[in-house]
Amino acid sequence: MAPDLVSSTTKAACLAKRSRAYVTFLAGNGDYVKGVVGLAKGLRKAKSAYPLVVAVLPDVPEEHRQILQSQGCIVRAIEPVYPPENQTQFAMPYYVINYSKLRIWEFVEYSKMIYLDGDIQVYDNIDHLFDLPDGHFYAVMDCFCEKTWSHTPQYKIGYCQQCPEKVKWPATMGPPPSLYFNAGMFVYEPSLLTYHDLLKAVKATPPTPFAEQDFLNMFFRDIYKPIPLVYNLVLAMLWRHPENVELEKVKVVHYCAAGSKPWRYTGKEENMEREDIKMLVKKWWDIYEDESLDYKKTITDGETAAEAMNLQSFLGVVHYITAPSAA
Ligand SMILES: O=c1ccn([C@@H]2O[C@H](COP(=O)(O)OP(=O)(O)O)[C@@H](O)[C@H]2O)c(=O)[nH]1
Ligand SMILES: OC[C@H]1O[C@H](O[C@@H]2[C@@H](O)[C@H](O)[C@@H](O)[C@H](O)[C@@H]2O)[C@H](O)[C@@H](O)[C@H]1O
Ligand SMILES: [Mn+2]
Repeated sequence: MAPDLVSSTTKAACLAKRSRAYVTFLAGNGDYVKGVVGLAKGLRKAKSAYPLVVAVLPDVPEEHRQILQSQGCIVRAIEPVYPPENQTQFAMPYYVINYSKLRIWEFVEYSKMIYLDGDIQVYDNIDHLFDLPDGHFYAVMDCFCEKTWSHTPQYKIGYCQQCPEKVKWPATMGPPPSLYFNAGMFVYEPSLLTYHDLLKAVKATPPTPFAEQDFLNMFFRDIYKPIPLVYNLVLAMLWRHPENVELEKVKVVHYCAAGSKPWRYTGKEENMEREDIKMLVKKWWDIYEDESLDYKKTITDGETAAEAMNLQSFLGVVHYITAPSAA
């Protein structure tokens, strides 16, 4: 019987350390995997203390999963979640797959997680968000001014929660809409109870243009707490509400505006020729191409290769361990 190389205190420490993680979502065999690799390297550059879990749908090829594991990600397979059949027109046809994000509530080996879209980059350490009080859903408020919102009453009257005094919500239209968050980034607590309530509710909720984002806003409306936009700069804010943005203080950038995905950037779409957009796209590429940010499993001081292998396999994350130098 091989000696138990990992002491119970190490195991306890690992279990305790594993209670928090970042999580993102990957679907398809296309180029979003580049977004997730960029995110993994960005979190490393920001010296985050927690791992990045990637929830992958069945259509993510093995090769992409290997790439993510070689970048230190914890790859978790999930099954799709489909909304009820409906004739709804999603703001983007592919939004239908985004309901699968709901599977991350099942990751109860973690007590607190920060969800980040694959088209997000973290430029400063945001680990302190894990210390926000439990029992709430934290996310950044969205903006209603882009054409993607033209189906809504607020767009039609020019109302936006980012500047509620500019065009006031008319009392004749009832109470103003509840505060609405962008679902590209949020702080939440995985829970099987919440997970089952979410899946039950999604089956009974007709889909709407912003798919799971609308659904999550409805589901968490009573416990939603806005956090500052430095934690999720929706790029449209730069031209819709520049007065609300201090770009030098922004910690997290969300490349969600049409044409802004850095790995597909051509500069041709509206607003994409802006100097700040070009700077942010370059900033993303500088991290993506920085080989010093690639994941390297090194043997920590005093740890033997066997211990490291055993510890890694215990953590359920097998990395390619560089052999200790002969010297
Ligand atoms: O083909 C796709 C489309 C979306 N996504 C994932 O779903 C998230 C939400 O989609 P997207 O960011 O494109 O929506 P947006 O924020 O631009 O509205 C992405 O960030 C990815 O994590 C994916 O993996 N593959
Ligand atoms: O499936 C619905 C998506 O809805 C959101 O994207 C939208 C939203 O932010 C709009 O306000 C913007 O106008 C638009 O550009 C942007 O794509 C989330 O970022 C994404 O994660 C996902 O939930
Ligand atoms: Mn996004």
